[in-house]
Amino acid sequence: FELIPAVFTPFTEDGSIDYPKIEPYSTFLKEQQNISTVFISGTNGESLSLSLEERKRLTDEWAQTSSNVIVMVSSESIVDSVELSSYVKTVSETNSNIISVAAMSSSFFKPSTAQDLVDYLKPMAEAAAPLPFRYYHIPSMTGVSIDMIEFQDLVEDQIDTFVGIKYTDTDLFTLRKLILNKGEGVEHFWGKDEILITGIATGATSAVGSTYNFMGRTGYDIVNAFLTADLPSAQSQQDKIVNVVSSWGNLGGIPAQKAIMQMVGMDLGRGVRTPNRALTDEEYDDLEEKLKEVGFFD
Ligand SMILES: CC(=O)N[C@H](C=O)[C@@H](O)[C@H](O)[C@H](O)CO
Ligand SMILES: CC(=O)C(=O)O
Repeated sequence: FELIPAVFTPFTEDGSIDYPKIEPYSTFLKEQQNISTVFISGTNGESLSLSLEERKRLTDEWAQTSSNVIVMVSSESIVDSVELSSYVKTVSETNSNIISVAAMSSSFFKPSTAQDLVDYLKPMAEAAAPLPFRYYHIPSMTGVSIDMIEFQDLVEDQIDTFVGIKYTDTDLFTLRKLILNKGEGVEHFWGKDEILITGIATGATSAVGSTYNFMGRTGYDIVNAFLTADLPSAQSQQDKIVNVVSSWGNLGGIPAQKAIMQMVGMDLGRGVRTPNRALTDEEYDDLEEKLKEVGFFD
């Protein structure tokens, strides 16, 4: 069971991407967080607030510094999404660190049926082929909650490179049915860090999430305790993530977690792209105080 951080995008004071931070960030994940695969350009990477050129350059930078890279390729324009997909495929031809791509649904204009969603994803998967393709289901952000069971049936038939769903939802009954109905080679990645245990129990094979950027070891403590049938320990390790996620309240997950990265010694800057907003000094100090209270730094 692998834990995969969805990496943040570091910005400089002037709001441009701080590319030189990626190498130390990648080293930090490997050495301090026990990580070997990264998911780039996703929700926490603020992908939909980045330009196509920036996402291409991020692909280059991560592929140069990390050994297993999954690139999220979708944006609101299918033209840009396909261009990024084919760019990632081209990079992968000379750099084997790129292992797969993933795509979300569009979220302004939305597909209304499972078949519409497959049709929407197909050009990206084709442009990235033979790279494996994964659907990134995150209805809380996209507002698209198409029936995943029907979708999986259709996509398995129609996209040859389909390898699974990154499932950021709490409906475990559906997840279990997806796992029972899946074809060969298809896997489900779990996306709710604060209830990682339930994802493992239900049959996900990996988890992708934001908190593994700074709680990778805690994540593996949960996995190992659960897999060795030590439920009390799995639960108490899980509570560490519960407490940390609770501590940021409504500050916004991305700015709060960038602040946490700074607190744990991996300074990515506090900047985020508008309409996200960076924490003020006061908010930063309050958050640090709350994290101290729940023993995050112990
Ligand atoms: C909505 C969202 O961003 N979900 C992430 C993964 O998909 C999670 O990793 C969360 O950031 C994490 O579970 C904290 O709530
Ligand atoms: C958590 C996650 O998967 C993302 O930020 O895209």
